[in-house]
Amino acid sequence: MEIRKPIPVADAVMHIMNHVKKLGAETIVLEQSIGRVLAEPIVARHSVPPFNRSPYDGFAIRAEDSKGASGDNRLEFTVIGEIGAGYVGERPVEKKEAYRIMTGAQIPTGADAVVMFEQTVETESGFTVRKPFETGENISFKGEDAAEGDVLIVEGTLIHAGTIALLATFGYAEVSVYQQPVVGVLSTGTELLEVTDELVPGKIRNSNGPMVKAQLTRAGVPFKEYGTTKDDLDACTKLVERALEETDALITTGGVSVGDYDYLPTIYERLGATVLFNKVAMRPGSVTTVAVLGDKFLFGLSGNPSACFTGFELFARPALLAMMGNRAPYLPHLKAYLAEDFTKPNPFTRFVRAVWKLTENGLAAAPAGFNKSNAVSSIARGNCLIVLPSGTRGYSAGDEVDLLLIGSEQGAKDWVL
Ligand SMILES: Nc1nc2c(c(=O)[nH]1)N[C@H]1C(S)=C(S)[C@@H](COP(=O)(O)OP(=O)(O)OC[C@H]3O[C@@H](n4cnc5c(N)ncnc54)[C@H](O)[C@@H]3O)O[C@H]1N2
Ligand code: MOO
Ligand SMILES: [Mg+2]
Repeated sequence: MEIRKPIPVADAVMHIMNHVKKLGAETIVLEQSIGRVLAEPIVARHSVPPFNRSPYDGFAIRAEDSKGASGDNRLEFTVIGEIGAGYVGERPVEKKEAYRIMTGAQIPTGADAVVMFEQTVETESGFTVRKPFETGENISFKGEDAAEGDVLIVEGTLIHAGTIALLATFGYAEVSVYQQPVVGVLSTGTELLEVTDELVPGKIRNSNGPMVKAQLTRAGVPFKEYGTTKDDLDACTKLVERALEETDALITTGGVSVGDYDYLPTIYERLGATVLFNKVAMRPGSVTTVAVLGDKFLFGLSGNPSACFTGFELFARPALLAMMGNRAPYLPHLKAYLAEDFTKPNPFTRFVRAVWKLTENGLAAAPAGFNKSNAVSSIARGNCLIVLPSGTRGYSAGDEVDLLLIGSEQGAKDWVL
């Protein structure tokens, strides 16, 4: 039997990332751009705000007219009209005059300060103030948010709800984004039943397929469904061949270890694919195998649910995001303290499904229960991975550990572990 040589997790990640080819750009309508990656920077096409405007409901005045105002010396202004948001003043504000003005409305010519309603007492022809106002007081200035020509968001950034607001602000009805890879998902295993099937002896329901598809969806990557296949070498080879013709990457689950029915290694050989690695010094997911055929990726994720989940997040996700041009394809990395002892030795780097929580002592992380490679409950409970480096043991509550966040829309530019 072949003895596989485990490589460090960081090396495995780098082997994959070195093979990534960024896809081309395409132009799509703004409404469909959520979750895509900008193939152009967002440049301020005009100033924001585009004009000086009022941040309050109140009165637009000339600051100099309020000079000397006090509780004992209230100064009066005459209101010459009203400006609601969307309107402009008809004429300049002259001495001791004011426009009634609403939040968001353009400051009329001549005026250079805004008095909030709450700071006034109404009179028959206007209002009085009891304090002087400075030039520029309560004015939201043209360009204070963004100046025309500024590069506000760089190319390679994920478009999220806030990005959509910025694009809309500048009239980007269409936006240039990177194309998305099409990713096939195939679950292998003679033991696999459909979600709708009743359990029968020896069989289990396919949970990896639905999980991986959900992980892809969460990462903003479309998938093509190849269902499940029995552990049959010829049938499985044909399916993988077809899937590779139709996709940019194929994610398989199961069949990558050294068992009699673990056929993926043979299939890679038959296809003439180059195996980048077939053993990683990590747990779970040590058997994760990644191969390439031309520009196409074959992610051979483990059949064990926790290993499959982890393999996707660590290896498939950054590769697919980088194909989509995302400059921050890695899971965000934080430091936290362990909420409980973790005494097991870690011969390989261990990724513990865990739950993070902010406490008065800072960010805490606790293992999310039954944490073996074949665990499914802890992936449901967890919202992060605690990373315990290989060669360590005997962690105590309070020890500082590395944490990788799961499900975060924002990513990290570098792999830091
Ligand atoms: N002699 C050795 N045996 C094993 C080794 C080893 O190094 N030497 N590695 C172990 C490790 S670690 C893992 S992880 C597993 C990996 O196995 P495979 O990736 O080949 O996956 P399978 O054998 O197909 O299945 C493993 C396990 O997962 C269940 N499974 C498979 N697919 C699904 C699915 N879609 N949904 C839910 N559960 C699934 C399957 O029933 C098995 O229980 O190998 C160890 N063995
Ligand atoms: O590859 Mo297995 O998940 O290490 O436990
Ligand atoms: Mg196996």
